[in-house]
Amino acid sequence: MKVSFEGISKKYKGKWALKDFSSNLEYGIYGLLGENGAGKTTLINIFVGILKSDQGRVLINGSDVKNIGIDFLSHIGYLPQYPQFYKEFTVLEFLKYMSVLKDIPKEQGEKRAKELLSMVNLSEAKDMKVGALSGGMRQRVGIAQAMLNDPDILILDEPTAGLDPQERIRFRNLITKFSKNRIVLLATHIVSDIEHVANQVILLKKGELLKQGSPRELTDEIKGKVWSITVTDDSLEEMLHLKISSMMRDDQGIHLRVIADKKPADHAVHVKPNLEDVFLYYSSEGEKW
Ligand SMILES: Nc1ncnc2c1ncn2[C@@H]1O[C@H](COP(=O)(O)OP(=O)(O)OP(=O)(O)O)[C@@H](O)[C@H]1O
Repeated sequence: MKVSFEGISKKYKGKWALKDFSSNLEYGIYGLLGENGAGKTTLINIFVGILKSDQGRVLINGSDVKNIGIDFLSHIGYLPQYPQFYKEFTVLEFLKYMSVLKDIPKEQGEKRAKELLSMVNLSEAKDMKVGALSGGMRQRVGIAQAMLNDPDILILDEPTAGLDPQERIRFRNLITKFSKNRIVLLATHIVSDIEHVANQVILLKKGELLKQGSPRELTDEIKGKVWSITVTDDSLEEMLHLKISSMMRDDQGIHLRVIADKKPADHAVHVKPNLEDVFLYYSSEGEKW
């Protein structure tokens, strides 16, 4: 399975939401990372056919999705950023209903719905009305419905919104298992959602592809640019002009994690970059993000 985005562009009222975006996706988890307004949802909406691009095309195994037609939908699972639910349905009824819409045979749909409810830790809520669920529970119903048809390509727009830390971990494990021989495209601005699971990270900035690579490749690119500095309360003020990715106080002083091309202070020492540093490094380059 191969998905190719070829020169996708989209403008809203004269402003680029996506500009000449090209990328290839093969098997694995792809983290689509960008700050608010970077164009993640626009790209996904073009991919799933909700939105038309002004230019460019999306190919699956070399065929333009426009020519694949309805069959395309049987290959994809999709969780929108703001999923809408039928609130009067119970959780199980909703999933069964979605199975019918996805043309899944009745018995198979029910079996799969129950399996997925167990995977997203909602078996006990199966008879609850969707309208009575918490935000995080509803999000998990959305994740389950996206996986009902066992899609080759799973597209998730901000899937962890509202999930508590335990459910985030469960979710990451779920998609890692699911991603074998499939493509998972996961849009987020939360770095920790993808740092340990994404095979590839696609960094989007103001509608343009900034970088694509494995988390290791991206962190290697900023090796030597992340520093640790320990300061006192009195000297903190003079460090605040720096790009600080974290700050922690203990009885030794205040430990700053700083992103800088050059050594920011005499006593600064290198630390190993992580993906959040990468995100901040590019966002910190003023004009670049
Ligand atoms: N219907 C619309 N009309 C006008 N501008 C739009 C519309 N939809 C999106 N935009 C603009 O396009 C750009 C990209 O938006 P998009 O929603 O794709 O970003 P995003 O990366 O998904 O952001 P977020 O993380 O906040 O969801 C933004 O500048 C946004 O304001």
